[in-house]
Amino acid sequence: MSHSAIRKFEFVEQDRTTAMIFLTAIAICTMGFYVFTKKRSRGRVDGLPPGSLGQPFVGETIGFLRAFKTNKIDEFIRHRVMAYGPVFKTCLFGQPTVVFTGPAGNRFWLFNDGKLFHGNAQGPHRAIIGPNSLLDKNGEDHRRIRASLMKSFSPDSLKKLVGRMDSAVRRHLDEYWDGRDLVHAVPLIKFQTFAVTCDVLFNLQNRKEVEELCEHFKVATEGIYTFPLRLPGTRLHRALKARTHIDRILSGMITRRKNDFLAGRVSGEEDLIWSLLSMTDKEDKPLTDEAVKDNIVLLIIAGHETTAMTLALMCKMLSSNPHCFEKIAQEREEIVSHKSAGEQLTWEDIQRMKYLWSVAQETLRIIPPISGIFRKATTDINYGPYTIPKGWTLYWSNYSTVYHQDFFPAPQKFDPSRFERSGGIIPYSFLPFGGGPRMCPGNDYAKLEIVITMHHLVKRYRWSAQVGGEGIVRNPLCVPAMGLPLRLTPIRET
Ligand code: HEM
Repeated sequence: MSHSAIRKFEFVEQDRTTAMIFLTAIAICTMGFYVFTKKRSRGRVDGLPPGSLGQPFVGETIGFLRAFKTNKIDEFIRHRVMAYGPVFKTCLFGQPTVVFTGPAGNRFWLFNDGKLFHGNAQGPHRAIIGPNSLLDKNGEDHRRIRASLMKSFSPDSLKKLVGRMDSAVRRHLDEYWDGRDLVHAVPLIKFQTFAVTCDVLFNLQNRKEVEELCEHFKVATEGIYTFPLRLPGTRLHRALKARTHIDRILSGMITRRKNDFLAGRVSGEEDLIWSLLSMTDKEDKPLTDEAVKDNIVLLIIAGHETTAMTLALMCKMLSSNPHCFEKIAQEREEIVSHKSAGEQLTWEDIQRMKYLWSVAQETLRIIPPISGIFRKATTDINYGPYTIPKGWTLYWSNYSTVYHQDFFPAPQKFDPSRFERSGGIIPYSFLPFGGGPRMCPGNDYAKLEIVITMHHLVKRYRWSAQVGGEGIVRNPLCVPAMGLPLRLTPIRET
């Protein structure tokens, strides 16, 4: 899947009634699919990848969810890879599923996405993000919207954003971090990536509007990660209400932009809202306002939490690896030694932040924000000696490869230097942003935000984690279980 596929797992925090309904639904679905699978696989059993479809009623869903919630997906996959090999079958959420791991599986996935299998948007995320977003499109429709969006993420566009992002990050730190001894890094960084995205990508700076929007997005996002029950009082119900508030605010923004344009007040190439408003569909008609809103919602949801979690986990890693902190500080000194006090960062400065980016990459390896992606086979698929039947679910697992000794020696060790050695990374073994036609379009933007934020954090503070060995939970992205309380010591520059 996209960011969304993992989101359906988050039923566990629902109340007991919801959980019971969910389990019953899984049981019915699984029974149906079990019968279907048995029927389909009769006479072709040998052609299926090895593996177990698990229990008749639940498949292997419970074990998968347990592993997911406790951030042990790696173990869940590794045990099966050891037993069956890098490509194996299982049954998840009532669907017979084939799991792909390892560089060869990754390569196959990237080259065949959109050809042999495609995105399979469904469930709460479809209701909340909306049916018109990039996530819900396949083939030509997907390609068109994506090509337009990519203009805003091209190197030329990103170069223009550096100064603006630099200022937005500094403002946020001045306002929310400076003067405090103790911070909970997770909520602060989440709000930062939200506000910076609104400012830099959508030109939205009105603080009241941003805070209101952030609150509605929080509720909406919680609904994506839950069981698809729309009854009053459920998370999904609250999330859909939040989405109507989001729509009201976005409609206001869109109307203002159109009026500005008619009055000749903007060039028409200002930000992502403009890219979306000037996009056309395959009949050459402009996107509807509904489609513009769905895509803005997708970009904000897909972009801000993934980046925030990477930053928060980097803070955690740096507090337990002070030598890495020191190396970043040295690299920073070198970069700022050519600049006057307070001067904005430039695109060239970003390219010099090599060690800082290695630390970010190692963090993305140790804890990939997106642990796996679901798709649906659109045809019978031949993979080596196996045939995967049309209609089966495919799951690409990111974790098992990045924790495999053969591809990443001493995989449990936090060692950014592995990204500095030339030839240190085996092709197709490290894909935190996915690949192929659905590769994350925001990857370079995320890099920009990560290195700029960390550059300023390292300049201003030293920090130490207040909870020794704070665990990581998936919620559904990986997050320090207690919000990462950090003790800050400001750095006085001489
Ligand atoms: C550390 C940060 C991030 C990580 C690790 C990440 C990871 C990913 C991955 C693995 C995918 C592929 C999903 C698939 O194949 O279905 C993806 C898709 C996507 N990401 Fe990101 N992402 C990050 C940041 C961002 C940012 C900053 C934005 C936008 C501002 C963004 C927007 C999107 C969108 C729109 C898609 C869907 C693309 C499509 O379906 O064509 N992401 N991301």
